This record gives sequence, C-alpha cells and structure tokens, in this order.
Amino acid sequence: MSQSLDHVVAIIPAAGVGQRMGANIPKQYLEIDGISILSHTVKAFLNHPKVDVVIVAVSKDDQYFDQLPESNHSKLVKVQGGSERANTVLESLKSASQLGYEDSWALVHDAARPCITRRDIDLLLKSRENYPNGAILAMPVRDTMKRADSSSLIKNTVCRELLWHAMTPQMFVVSELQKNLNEALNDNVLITDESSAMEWAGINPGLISGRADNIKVTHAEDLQLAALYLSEHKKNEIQGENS
Ligand SMILES: Nc1ccn([C@@H]2O[C@H](COP(=O)(O)OP(=O)(O)OP(=O)(O)O)[C@@H](O)[C@H]2O)c(=O)n1
Ligand SMILES: C[C@](O)(CO)[C@H](O)COP(=O)(O)O
Repeated sequence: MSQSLDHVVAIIPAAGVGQRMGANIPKQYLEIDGISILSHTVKAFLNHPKVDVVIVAVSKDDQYFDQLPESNHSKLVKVQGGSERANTVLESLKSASQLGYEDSWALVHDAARPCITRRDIDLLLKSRENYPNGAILAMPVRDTMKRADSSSLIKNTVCRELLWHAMTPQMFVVSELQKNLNEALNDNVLITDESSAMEWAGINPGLISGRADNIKVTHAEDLQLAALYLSEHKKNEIQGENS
C-alpha cells in the first residue's frame, strides 16, 4: 500500500570510508561524547515524531553498524549503499519505494552531519507548504569567494550575493527524486547532492536557511567543532531551549 505525502522517510547515507578524515575506521563510527557520529545523526530522525522510517545505507563490508544501539530500532531499516554517495542515495530510494513510501517525502541527510537539530528539521518540513517541488537546508555564503586557476592563483572574485552552501537534509518526494537521480546517473551527470539531480531535471528547489553548526564532519579538525556544537545543544536541551 502506497503511503501518502503525509509520510516522511529519512534516508541517511552512511556508506562512505572517510578518506579525508584519515582515521583507521570510517569517520561515521568515530565517537563524540562516547556516541558514534552515526548514532548522533540517526537518533535525531528516530526521535522525530513526523519521521515514519529511517533508512540507513551502509557499505557492503560494513562491520560496525550492527553494534550500534540504534541498529535494532523498530523504525530503522538498514540497506546496502553504493560506490558513490549518489548511488547510495538511489539504492535507499529504491528501498523506500519497495516499502510503499514512493509517494512520501524523503529527507536525505548525511551521516556525517551529527549536529542537525529538531528546529532545522521542522523548518525544512514546514517549507513543503511553499516549495511543493522540494527544498534543502542551506547557508548563505559569508566570505568573499575566489575562483582559482589551475596554479591555485586567484582568477577572479565571484559575486557572493546569491551563493549558498548546500547542506542536508535535502527534501524531495521519493518517486520524483528516484526517477531524476536514476536518469541523471545514467547520463553520467556529476551528482554531489540530491538537489543537483532535481536541477538537472529542470526543477528549482527552495533554499531554507539553516544553522551554521550543521557541519559535515570531513577533516580531523571538524570533530572537535562537532563535539563543541553537540555539547552546546545538549546544554540547551537540558535548559529546555529548542535548539
Ligand atoms: N559511497 C558513499 C560515499 C559517501 N557516503 C556518505 O555520504 C556522506 C557525505 O559524504 P562525505 O562527507 O564525502 O563522506 P566520505 O565519502 O566517507 O568522505 P571522503 O570523501 O573523505 O572519503 C557521508 O555520510 C558518507 O558516509 C555514502 O553513503 N556512500
Ligand atoms: C550533500 C552535501 O553534504 C551537500 O553539501 C555534499 O555535497 C556532500 O559532498 P561529499 O563530497 O559527498 O561529502
């Protein structure tokens, strides 16, 4: 039975190796405050009342996920990821469709972004009223932006007025994203986020301004920053603030 647009599927791509982190395990399994990055991320969606199911995509030789306390949660479905992030997301979308969620909203969120807050998830979900074709969390660029030449010399300054940093979650209807992502990949289009597949299909998703602390843990120094942000969120929750 097909679920309606009232339903929400969280998709957590977690099949990367974390090469830029340079750790001896995939970065999503590094711990902050005794809890893995992936667990921090997954819990934000497992605990959200509007999320019906959380699909976590791990690599085919993953040896860590099943040890996580959340791995046997009733709302969680584990699937196998692919060679690139986009392939992982496509496999997850196929699973969502097979589970009957083809007509539901997908929230695709990087496992490597553990600082996501309830506030930002709600902000994106609320944007469905204004952006029926989907939207993404993003942050306006604050720095002056330079384009480099092949020798890493400044070629020119890029007008930053309309530039945003794309973040996640990125929110689209499962069947629409699955169709467009599949076709874009078949056309060998470089897809680094879900929105770029929708844009390739001629759709202009909405930009929802999100928190700057929704960082993607990519390099070693990001780990300390994520730990600081998570500690602050925990304090706010303790003080009852809606972080
Ligand atoms: N084949 C892949 C590659 C990446 N990801 C996920 O996509 C998210 C964002 O990707 P990135 O930060 O680049 O993670 P890695 O690919 O692991 O990092 P690196 O590029 O440094 O190897 C991560 O949660 C990662 O686990 C995935 O599910 N499947
Ligand atoms: C999806 C994303 O986080 C949006 O900024 C980003 O494109 C992921 O890139 P990565 O190279 O796969 O980390």
